[in-house]
Amino acid sequence: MCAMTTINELRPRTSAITFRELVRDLDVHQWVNEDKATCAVTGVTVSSSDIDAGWVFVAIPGYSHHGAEFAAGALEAGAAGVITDEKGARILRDSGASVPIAVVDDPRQAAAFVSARVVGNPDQSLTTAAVTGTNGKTTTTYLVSAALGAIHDVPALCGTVETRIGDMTILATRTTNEAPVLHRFLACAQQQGADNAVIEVSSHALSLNRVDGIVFDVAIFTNLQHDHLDFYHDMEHYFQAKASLFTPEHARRGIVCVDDEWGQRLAREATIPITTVAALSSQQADWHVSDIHPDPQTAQTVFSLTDPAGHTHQVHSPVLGEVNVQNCAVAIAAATAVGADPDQAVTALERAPQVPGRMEKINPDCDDQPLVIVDYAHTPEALEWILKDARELAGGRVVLVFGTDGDRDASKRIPLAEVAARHADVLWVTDENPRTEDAAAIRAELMEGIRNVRPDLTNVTEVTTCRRDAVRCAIQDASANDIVLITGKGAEWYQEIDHVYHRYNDVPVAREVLEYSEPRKRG
Ligand SMILES: CC(=O)N[C@H]1[C@@H](OP(=O)(O)OP(=O)(O)OC[C@H]2O[C@@H](n3ccc(=O)[nH]c3=O)[C@H](O)[C@@H]2O)O[C@H](CO)[C@@H](O)[C@@H]1O[C@H](C)C(=O)N[C@@H](C)C(=O)N[C@H](CCC(=O)O)C(=O)O
Ligand SMILES: Nc1ncnc2c1ncn2[C@@H]1O[C@H](COP(=O)(O)OP(=O)(O)OP(=O)(O)O)[C@@H](O)[C@H]1O
Repeated sequence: MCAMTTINELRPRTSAITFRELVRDLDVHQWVNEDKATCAVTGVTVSSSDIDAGWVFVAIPGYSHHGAEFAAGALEAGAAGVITDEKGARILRDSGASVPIAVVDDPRQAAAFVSARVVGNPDQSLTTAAVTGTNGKTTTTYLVSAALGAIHDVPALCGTVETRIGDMTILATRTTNEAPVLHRFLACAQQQGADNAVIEVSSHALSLNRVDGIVFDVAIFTNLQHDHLDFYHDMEHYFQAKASLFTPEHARRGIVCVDDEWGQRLAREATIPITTVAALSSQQADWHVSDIHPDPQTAQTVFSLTDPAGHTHQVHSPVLGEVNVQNCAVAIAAATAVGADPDQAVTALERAPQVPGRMEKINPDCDDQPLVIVDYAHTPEALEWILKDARELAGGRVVLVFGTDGDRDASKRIPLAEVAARHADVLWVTDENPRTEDAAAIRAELMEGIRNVRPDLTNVTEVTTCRRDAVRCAIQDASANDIVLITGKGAEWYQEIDHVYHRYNDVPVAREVLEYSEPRKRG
């Protein structure tokens, strides 16, 4: 298992079932080659490039292609049968396929249910949690996993950064994988002895049936903000996608943060039992947070959390920053909802390992260097939150290394730069993933935003060489009581330039610069 590079490569042990048994509960309204439906099946996929002999290929009508166009490749690789819709069946019939073909109305949905069945519905023997929301999904996934340590020994999780089963980790490429891949992950988790699985669930996953066939023990909602409107067109459709997780088909109970109006609405409209959490607002809720403050001694955010029984717990957040109070509070409530004692959930959460690239302190115990933090903030709102948090903790200046992505929402560039100029003392402007855009032109837009707030560009440097240089200059220029924030890339392991993924990660770069920097006095 250790040599695996993607989650697609996970292969749980399965017992063969017949194709007919596999599709037993589907509404199959037409068959092709039904006499072959007794063939043995050991897996399911929706992708011709991720298939083993003996698996069933589900040919999905996609946004750009029909999966049936790729069936020839799947059959060549040994596909035992195909599930598709009428259009797919026509394409396959024309190609003279001789395997059994079951025709259904909605192959995406069918894919999820047969994927669960072929691996024996592993979700039923694990404690499962799903985390959704615009911001905080990844962080909360790690925090729920940690809080479940109060009742479980072996965790599994799956999200934007990585897939983990016990000590095994695989870098992720997506937030929520296709249904067959997710069910294989759950089966491997079960077979490797995991007690629970926490899964990050994107709105796309909900809309495209990727988590169908799993009834999560608990579903968690963090917040809803403007995002993904290219896919949903308006906030109402985006909200409805998220809300679909909070129905009996997908979850037994929900934990909903009611800090924003969408959470309040979700708590009212959900069709499963809901426990509410108010973290950064004074909304009425079952769990509520008070007295949030930074502890400069430990560079931690500390807060009080009152549970539904009225007991108040002191929590030292393992992830710095006010927004993470929201993430911690819902995580503790979620662990409690599936059986943990609240005190033990708090203790377990406080021991959470560092969440990769989320307010990650590179040198937490260092007195003679600036504290260096890597964070994934890449929106103006997220950047403003973390700059304010840094301000509360910094004995000296707040130093920021930042850039912004190419080929992505360019309308945020000026506001992002304005926030940076307003809330940081020293700015180092660099590149993120320019992709196919001209990196200098992206920086020029950021400089324009900075100039709107700081026309004289005091303490602003545009680094025209590379991101590594920006990180080096920022750390070497800072005093021991400054805080250096490096934002935008978080745990990303690459820098994408003109279709080429160059291996790059802010964390080891910052660590190396610190290692070779002279100790310095507090300024
Ligand atoms: C917009 C969107 O989500 N698209 C998804 C959609 O693609 P599609 O309908 O266009 O598929 P298609 O390319 O037309 O192909 C149709 C079928 O042929 C199959 N195929 C295709 C090519 C081939 O060689 N062989 C083959 O079998 C495909 O696997 C697919 O089943 O259905 C495919 C199969 O179900 C998904 O893989 C694909 O996700 C793509 C990869 C994607 O990048 N999605 C992003 C937007 C996404 O889901 N992101 C969220 C995170 C969002 C966030 O930031 O929060 C995520 O969960 O990762
Ligand atoms: N609860 C929250 N509310 C607002 N912002 C948050 C919250 N939690 C984290 N953030 C900010 O958003 C950034 C991304 O956090 P995280 O990766 O946990 O969220 P996500 O929902 O997984 O994001 P993405 O979908 O972009 O991967 C963090 O680095 C932080 O700056």
